[in-house]
Amino acid sequence: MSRGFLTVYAGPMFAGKSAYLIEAAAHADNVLCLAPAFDVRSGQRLHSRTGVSRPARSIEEWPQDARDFSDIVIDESHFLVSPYYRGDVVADILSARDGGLNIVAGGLDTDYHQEAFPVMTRLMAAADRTVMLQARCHACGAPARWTAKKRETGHVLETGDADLYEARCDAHWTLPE
Ligand SMILES: Nc1ncnc2c1ncn2[C@@H]1O[C@H](COP(=O)(O)OP(=O)(O)O)[C@@H](O)[C@H]1O
Ligand SMILES: Cc1cn([C@H]2C[C@H](O)[C@@H](COP(=O)(O)O)O2)c(=O)[nH]c1=O
Repeated sequence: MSRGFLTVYAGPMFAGKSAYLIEAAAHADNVLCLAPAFDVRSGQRLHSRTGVSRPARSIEEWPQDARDFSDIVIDESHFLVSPYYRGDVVADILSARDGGLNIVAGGLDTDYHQEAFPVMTRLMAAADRTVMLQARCHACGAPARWTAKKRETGHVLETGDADLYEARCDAHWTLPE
């Protein structure tokens, strides 16, 4: 069996990562979509703010039946870390790719402190193709590569939408008050 292909979509919130993942899933023949169990809001679906969505399996570990599929699409990969994920998802993904699966993974490259999510850094380094996306700054509309948090809650991993987070450009990114 030939090696598969790993594509990573990374960037801040609101950048269109989920939209690209759902489009990739729509073009695959035999696809399994995965979403971290940590994100209980997702309700076993991949969701994009563009309005499109797709059923997904909620996971806390690599699926045992992954080899029954030709393609795997994973959203919110930055959530796939201990204690919310058992094992090393990067190793699991690379092993699956070496076994012939095509994998498309999305996630935030950085948190609201502008610090890297290590799992995404490792995935991007190992990817056959990395697509860095940008949003529009909620303050000025310029290209935005950062996510800002509106108020400090003390949690680096915390689900939320525009109620808690905004996309921000270099000039308008700030730490929460
Ligand atoms: N600040 C913003 N910048 C860009 N798109 C935005 C913004 N706020 C809302 N959107 C909408 O969100 C869509 C992308 O949403 P989504 O696929 O959920 O992105 P991501 O998965 O990267 O968070 C855009 O196509 C646009 O319709
Ligand atoms: C910046 C940042 C975000 N999160 C959370 C918030 C959302 O639930 C997801 C990102 O979703 P999206 O599809 O990319 O819009 O991640 C977080 O936990 N920590 C952060 O620093």
